[in-house]
Amino acid sequence: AAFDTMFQAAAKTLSLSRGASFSIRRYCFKTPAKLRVSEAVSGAHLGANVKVQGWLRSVRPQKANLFLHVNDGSALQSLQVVASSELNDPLLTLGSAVEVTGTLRKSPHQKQPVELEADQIHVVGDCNPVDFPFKKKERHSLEYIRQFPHLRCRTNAFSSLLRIRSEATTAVHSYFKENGFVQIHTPVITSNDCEGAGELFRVEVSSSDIKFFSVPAFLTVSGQLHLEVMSGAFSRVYTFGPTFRAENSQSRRHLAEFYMVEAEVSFTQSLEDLTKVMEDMFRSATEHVLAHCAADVDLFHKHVTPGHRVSPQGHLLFGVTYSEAIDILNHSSQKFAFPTDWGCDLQTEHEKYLVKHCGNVPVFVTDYPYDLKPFYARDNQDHPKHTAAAVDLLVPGVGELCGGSLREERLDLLRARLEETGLEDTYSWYLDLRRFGSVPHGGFGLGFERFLQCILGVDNIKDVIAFPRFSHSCLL
Ligand SMILES: NC(=O)C[C@H](N)C(=O)O
Repeated sequence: AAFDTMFQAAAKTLSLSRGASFSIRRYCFKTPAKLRVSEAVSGAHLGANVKVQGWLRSVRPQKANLFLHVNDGSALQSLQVVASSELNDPLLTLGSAVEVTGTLRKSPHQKQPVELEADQIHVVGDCNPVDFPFKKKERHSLEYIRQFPHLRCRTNAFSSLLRIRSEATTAVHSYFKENGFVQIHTPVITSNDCEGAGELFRVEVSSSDIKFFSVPAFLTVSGQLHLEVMSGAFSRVYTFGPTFRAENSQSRRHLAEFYMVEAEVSFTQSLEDLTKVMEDMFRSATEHVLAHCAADVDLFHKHVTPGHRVSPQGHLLFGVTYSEAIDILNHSSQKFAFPTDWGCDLQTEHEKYLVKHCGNVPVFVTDYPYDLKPFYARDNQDHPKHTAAAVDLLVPGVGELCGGSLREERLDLLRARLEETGLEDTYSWYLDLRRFGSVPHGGFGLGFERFLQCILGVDNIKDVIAFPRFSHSCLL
């Protein structure tokens, strides 16, 4: 209290004399340092008097002692708390929020070398164990915890997944930063539909008679066209944000709202310039995640039966042209539900077969029929099989992970194609890009959730996103 009075007085004087605001920091002797669980378990604070806050992952009374595990999401590990049974409280149950003060000590247990010897345990928020959907010592399946989108982050498996996802986000940004890309925030609301990229959600004001934008507006299905604008000034750009497709599908691979990583590169010489970026990014992000999240990845794999996990090491990415792919399909003994004639779009069953055929590794399929691709895809001008410089990256277990193309940079060819489809007026601004300093360029989009599915071997896309949105489901 005496110190306090002194500080108050000093602060007052200083702020008056300097005319500046002054904040007082109270120094109290013996105030325990507040630590995150990750710091506490690191071993760097042995002997320190600390305070840790979190949620109980286990409660185990044993003879004269009480053992608790506190987790605050900062790490996979929980901090073991050892207390005398006098500190036990009926409100200390699985899931309750607590604040524990005590001293960090070396623990005799190899598995958790640090434990907190508690002086005080305060229940911040109790948790009724009867209603709480997760039970002691039970390993709940991903399907089970999916029913509780507001609570599943409290489980080991899903909190690991979300930490991995967060690190994978960092990995993607790091890759682009290290390779000289500028990040662009492409708009979420847009008037373009990126021609055939997917079914659109329309944006309207809820009092329906107001036409807010005067033109039809949609949630973005792809930031590609906006990135193309920017690649004409920055050469290498990317965007990484929410993307929306109104696919009426409940499949394991589709979401109505997903995150897409899109990049656009100027001054390309061939499709290989693009596949190189796709491959580099894929490898670098995968390596980064496996290096930084090893413990979380291991834990997560106790909960999924890794089907087709992709490891970045020693993998050759296979490359086949669309025409070669069609040959492979036509020579297979497997019966497909969809046709495999040249000119047909590749369906999931075809993609899966191709990946298997190439030895269960990621496969690039290039040079698709020109007529299958949107107006912006670059014409290979090859005859008689007319193809476009477009590419898909197919991966084990997931199928299409990434799609891209060289863009038609030649004004006359692009204009002719837009005229054919009656889109010349809509895309007059896009034609301008070819009139004012046009350069060969190309880009791609990678589905971030599919990337996570692929590197973690997760079967259902709903298990790699915090709040999945899909047809007939928009919980929370
Ligand atoms: N940026 C891209 O190339 C992605 C492409 N527009 C797609 O939606 O698949």
